[in-house]
Amino acid sequence: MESIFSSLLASSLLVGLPSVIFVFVIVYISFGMFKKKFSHKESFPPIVGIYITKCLYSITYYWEKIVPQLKFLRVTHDFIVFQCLSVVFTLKIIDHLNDGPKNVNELAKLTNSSEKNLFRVMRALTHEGFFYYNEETNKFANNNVSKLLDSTPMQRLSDQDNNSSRSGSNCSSRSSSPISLNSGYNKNLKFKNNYNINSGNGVTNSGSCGVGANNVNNVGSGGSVSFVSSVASANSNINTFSTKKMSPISSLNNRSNLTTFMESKDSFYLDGFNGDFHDDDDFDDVREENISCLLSMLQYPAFIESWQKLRECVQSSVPGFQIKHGASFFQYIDEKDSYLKKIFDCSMKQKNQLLKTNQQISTLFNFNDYPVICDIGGGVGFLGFEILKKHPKCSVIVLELDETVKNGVELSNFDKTKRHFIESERIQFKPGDMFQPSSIPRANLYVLMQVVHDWNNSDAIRILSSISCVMRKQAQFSGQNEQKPRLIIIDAIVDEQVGNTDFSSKSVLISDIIMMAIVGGEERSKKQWDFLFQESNLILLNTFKFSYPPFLSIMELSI
Ligand SMILES: C[S@@+](CC[C@H](N)C(=O)[O-])C[C@H]1O[C@@H](n2cnc3c(N)ncnc32)[C@H](O)[C@@H]1O
Repeated sequence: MESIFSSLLASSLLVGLPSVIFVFVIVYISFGMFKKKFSHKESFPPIVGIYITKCLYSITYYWEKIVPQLKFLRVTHDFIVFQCLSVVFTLKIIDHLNDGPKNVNELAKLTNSSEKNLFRVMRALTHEGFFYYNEETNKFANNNVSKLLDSTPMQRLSDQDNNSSRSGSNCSSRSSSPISLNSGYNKNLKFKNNYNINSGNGVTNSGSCGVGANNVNNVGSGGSVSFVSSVASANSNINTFSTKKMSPISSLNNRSNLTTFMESKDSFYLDGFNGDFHDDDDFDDVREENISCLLSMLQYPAFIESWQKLRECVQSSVPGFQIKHGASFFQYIDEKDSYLKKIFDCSMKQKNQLLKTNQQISTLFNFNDYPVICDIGGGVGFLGFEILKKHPKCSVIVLELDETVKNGVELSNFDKTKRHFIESERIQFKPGDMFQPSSIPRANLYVLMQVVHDWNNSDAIRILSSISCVMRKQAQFSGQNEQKPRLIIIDAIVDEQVGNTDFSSKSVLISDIIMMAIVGGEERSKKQWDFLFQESNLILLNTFKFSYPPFLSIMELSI
């Protein structure tokens, strides 16, 4: 016994002692190095903090080398964080919080904002480390980072400038201060349509099939809409980005009607935009992680311009895109900008490839039990084709807007397997409006992949109710042994904890801001999903969580 004990002691000393000495020497040397480096400064920076930051930076750097698309995601992420930051700065949130912690209700009153949208911006920034949030008091407070944005010095400059203008000094040639901190919301903003400003929860629904009877034009926007011809003008700025025509695109020149728009807009293409519109038999041979369409979409003029309206969006609850362009995003791209629509459709495909959604969906959910699957808002059939490849007994109907149906068919023609699926009618692209039960075809399984997050509560309930209504009708007429139709929703479930610093939560909150600014939708928590299901007469049966990204889930529903 004694000998065991002494040999254990000896071996732990042999291994443990040198490790402790090694760590001590490293810390000692580093301490010396940093001391030397920063000894000329008054305050000595906290070594451990610097070390940790450096380590994290190196991990990020090498991780992004292994998974290069993460670099792009980070840049996009930062772009949106920056937009949020400029909103809270313009609304002087930091100055208001200097008087003490406040809940979102107080902040919304002080800044004439929508409580819900302001909360979403503050939540995203809190996750990014810009504010504190106290879960018990539900109050936001400044932290060391947000305090850096205290606008007092700017205010002084502004006051000085105004005074000198009034007193007729040399600077009076400027009619107003260059630093505008005006947070006043233009109440005269008029919308030519009947957009439903209420993005809150106040929707009750009978669940009858009449719910979605409105025309799609009324969804998000409607009536006469005058479109801003900004795309054309802003395109000229973008031309400077353009370097050369990519071969896959120029090789399209003898192809159908894709050619015309490609030719007229090819100056827009960035180097590397060789994603979807490919001339080879199999257009999927492009690197799976290609994100050129995503980048093109995010820097597309109509898209970028919407971010300039983020403050108005936070104050009015109307999406920035709608404020800028007078039409909802989907209406605009379907009716007014077929090029943006193509980029969007391609981006959706690239987004799914990036997140490897297909592989996970087919392992998490058994499609074999459902002979006819209807993918509602299924884009260019990305998920549909994948289901067909893995499940030979299934057939798929993709219900989509007119333009996407055209894109889906046209793009599928470039790929042998996909062409075969279309010719053998195992997949059909059906134009239709998911808000109208009459558009929704009969199927055993309905799929809504990243569709519901595009819509505010009232529209989301209309979509879900119209599907649940069709499911109900189908169940009435089906035989006793026949399985009841099901619905699966593939979307994010947001963690309700505001102060969470988990990286994956951050990206879903950034996506939430994109939804708010562009389409007027939102990423939802479990509670918010439950509310939608209840209002649409749907019962949640199962939830399957993705391993990556962990915020995505498949929610299986029945009537
Ligand atoms: C965010 S995309 C999702 C595409 C695909 N499900 C995916 O995850 O890649 C939303 C889709 O809904 C479609 N959509 C929008 N309004 C629609 C409507 N009223 N009826 C049918 N589809 C619609 C859009 O064309 C778009 O392709």
